[in-house]
Amino acid sequence: MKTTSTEIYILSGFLGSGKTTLLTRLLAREKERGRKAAVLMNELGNLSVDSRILPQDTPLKELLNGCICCTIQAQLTQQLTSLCQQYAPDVIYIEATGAAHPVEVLEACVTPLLAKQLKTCKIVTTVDLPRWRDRDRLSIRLKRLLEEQVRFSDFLVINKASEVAEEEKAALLSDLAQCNEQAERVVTDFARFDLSLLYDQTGRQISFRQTEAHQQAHAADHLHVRTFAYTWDGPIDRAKFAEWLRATPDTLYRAKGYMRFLDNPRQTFLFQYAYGMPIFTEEPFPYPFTVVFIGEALPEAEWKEQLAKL
Ligand SMILES: Nc1nc2c(ncn2[C@@H]2O[C@H](COP(=O)(O)OP(=O)(O)OP(=O)(O)O)[C@@H](O)[C@H]2O)c(=O)[nH]1
Repeated sequence: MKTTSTEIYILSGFLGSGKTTLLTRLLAREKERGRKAAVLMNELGNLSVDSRILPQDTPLKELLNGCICCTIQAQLTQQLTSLCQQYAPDVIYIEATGAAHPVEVLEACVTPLLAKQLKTCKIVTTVDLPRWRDRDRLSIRLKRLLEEQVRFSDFLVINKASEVAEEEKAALLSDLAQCNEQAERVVTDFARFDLSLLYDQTGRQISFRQTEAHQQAHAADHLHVRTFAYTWDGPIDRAKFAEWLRATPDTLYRAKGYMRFLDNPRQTFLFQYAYGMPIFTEEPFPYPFTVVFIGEALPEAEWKEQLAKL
């Protein structure tokens, strides 16, 4: 195993808050700096959309179909160790699912197997500012998770800032500062900020707040976030889908996947949906038309029937 040190950055933040957007920028910067970066991704559901968005040459390990929690912490540690052994990276970015507690991820990094070679381990949290404003609409458990993702962060990327009215912003920012006075904070859109700020700060030593971390690790236990995937055989009606999406409840937190529409049947689209905002981007690869839905108490059977009729 490599003897020089590796930095770890845990990208935490609620579903759809901008972790992958930030990660893409960070990887581009690492390339410029000539550092070797590796990525460990954990997605809810068995379809990894985010990993396809990353540069092809990035050493990558994925943990699909589960949230980082007690049951897969051991796998995460194993994947981290194996990334270090195989690639000896200067830096590892861990993108946790938006339903993960950052401390649980941190715990998985605090392993004797890696202790000697880890230089720093920092939690970077992306905050979806409109979602933060409206967090009372979430279930109690998810609201608490959102607050703990902020509270346990070393660096807060306050994202989607333009989506919030200027007059509301000051109060929200002060709210965030109160929730975590120590973290560095940047206010931005699409994670466009001076990335050197992230590395300039002294990172958390690996044992930092470990005891506290341990006590908090189960705070997000028994979240009811569930996921299901739906695959269409072919193109569907765009307007009907938009209408269907508009009628979905607030408890659909996130959806992503690939789709085609009858009005342009040869073009595959990457579909992203976070907090009421659908985004479609043209996708050059004809991936299967599968979309993953993530939320609480989603009526899976009923929705599958409706989706089949679009
Ligand atoms: N309007 C707006 N959209 C954004 C911003 N940042 C990211 N997005 C969009 O929000 C969606 C979710 O962004 P991602 O970066 O995939 O979020 P994520 O946190 O990785 O999502 P999960 O991994 O599913 O939890 C994408 O469609 C992004 O393009 C922003 O600052 N403003």
